[in-house]
Amino acid sequence: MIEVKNLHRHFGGFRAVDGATLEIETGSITGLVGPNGAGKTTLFNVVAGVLPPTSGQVLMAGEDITGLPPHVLFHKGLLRTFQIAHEFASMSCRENLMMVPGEQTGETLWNTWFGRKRIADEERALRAKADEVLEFLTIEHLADHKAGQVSGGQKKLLELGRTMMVDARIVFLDEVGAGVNRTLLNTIGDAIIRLNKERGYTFCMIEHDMDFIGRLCDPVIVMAEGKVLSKGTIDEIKADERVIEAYLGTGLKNKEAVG
Ligand SMILES: Nc1ncnc2c1ncn2[C@@H]1O[C@H](COP(=O)(O)OP(=O)(O)OP(=O)(O)O)[C@@H](O)[C@H]1O
Repeated sequence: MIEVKNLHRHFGGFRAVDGATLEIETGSITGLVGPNGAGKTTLFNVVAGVLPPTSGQVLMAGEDITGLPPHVLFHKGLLRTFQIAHEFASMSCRENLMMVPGEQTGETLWNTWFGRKRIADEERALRAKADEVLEFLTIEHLADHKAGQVSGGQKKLLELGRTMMVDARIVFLDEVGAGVNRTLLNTIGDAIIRLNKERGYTFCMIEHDMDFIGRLCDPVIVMAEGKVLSKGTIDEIKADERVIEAYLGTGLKNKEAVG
């Protein structure tokens, strides 16, 4: 379980995260929603070690992980997906997966000279693992395509795939559904559900698409103005007056009206 306790992250005098307290249960797919500027991404960045907090605490299975850098959290199994970096765009999808840092022998000069056979074995295993991940995500046909040339939705799948190359326990997803067509969105949703059910991944995901959230997430946490406003099932939060009020003008009420 991840526990966020009275977390603050200020930018100058501005309180982007202003005393947020929440829990992400192990084994859940927890949704994080809220109007624009509510502080969701900032909270993610603090939990994932990308930004230091102003104050407050983050615990993982009872261990204080506040402010630990991303690579340390990575080895504890806490990951957030990142867009495929520009410099990896010209590598193939398979190579992008194989690049995810692990305990590769080939990384030191000593091993380069003296462990050729071991490196070859590891490379084969890594390649097999990457192919297995591509197959799981139903994009095995893209193995040799350049990562920079696949569609936006396929890139999102690849980002998800990178978390499968290591032993992820909890994965933070920031708007995996943004700008993705319905068919691919369903594929991404299926992959998330299968990773959760079959491989025990815990997810916490920021998402604006309420249908997508409703299909995947329980519970859903609502943030507004840097704080947690409400938590419940999708139906509970949709019926919560405080949530409707926070979204007024752009949010749930309008979405319900049109959709
Ligand atoms: N580095 C920064 N410096 C100054 N202000 C920032 C910085 N990062 C975020 N903010 C401000 O903090 C507030 C919260 O932003 P954040 O991106 O966390 O919200 P969000 O809930 O993820 O919004 P959205 O749904 O629009 O992505 C915003 O008003 C934003 O302008």
